[in-house]
Amino acid sequence: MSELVYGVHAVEVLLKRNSDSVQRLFVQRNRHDQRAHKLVKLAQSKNIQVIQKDREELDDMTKQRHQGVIAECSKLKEKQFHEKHIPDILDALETDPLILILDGVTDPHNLGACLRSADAAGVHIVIAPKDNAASITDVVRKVACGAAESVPFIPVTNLSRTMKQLQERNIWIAGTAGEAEQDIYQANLKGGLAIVMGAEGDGMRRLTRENCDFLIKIPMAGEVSSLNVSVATGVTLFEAVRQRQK
Ligand SMILES: C[S@@+](CC[C@H](N)C(=O)[O-])C[C@H]1O[C@@H](n2cnc3c(N)ncnc32)[C@H](O)[C@@H]1O
Repeated sequence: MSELVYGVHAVEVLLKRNSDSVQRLFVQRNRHDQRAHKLVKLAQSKNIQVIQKDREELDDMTKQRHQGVIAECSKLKEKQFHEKHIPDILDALETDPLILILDGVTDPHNLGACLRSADAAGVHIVIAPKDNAASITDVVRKVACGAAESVPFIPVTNLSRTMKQLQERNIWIAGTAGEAEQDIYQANLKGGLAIVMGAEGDGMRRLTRENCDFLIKIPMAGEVSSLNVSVATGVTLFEAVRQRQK
């Protein structure tokens, strides 16, 4: 069964990093801007069929904002990863692992935004529970702007077990919670690290929280008690990146 990836940026990343999965590229007829032209050239260089369609025909293919480009693909990269691949991915790394764990993020826009930030921060794996959490959909791909294809996203059946397996590999697990005592600027976020983000409503589940090695918070100066999970993900990841560069 084929799937659609749409939007200029998401399609460009797909063509660059995962072109084997692209079967056809649909572009809006009479779209003469540079970026669309670049995508057509890129697709043609990889022998991917390019089909011109009217705007209305593209609108019929997806209700999402496609920006005049839709790629039809099979077998996207995130589908190739399974939890049994986690050790192989970690073994292949030449730097300390940086992992993002999303404990029950359910909103596809939040998942897409977390993946986008994870890609930008150089996260090696994003892990999420298989059940009661958002998975990769067309909306997630669009919001992630290509990161759904670039960062391995691995749903796991038993998150506690996976966390223990990471700890056995000397990866520290930092849970995030607004009421943590230590803030992200005081905490040591260097070395092998997995950062856990909680669900939109309830935060981390009790067992997940208990399995963390330590908890960290982003200091909040105003009246609001918490940040959106994708914003908190970006802030925390980039503090870890900053510390690792020192
Ligand atoms: C909207 S918040 C959940 C709020 C929830 N009522 C709670 O008590 O955790 C979703 C997630 O974003 C992260 N988050 C939001 N604000 C944060 C903060 N100030 N410090 C650390 N993490 C935060 C945490 O991972 C949290 O579980």
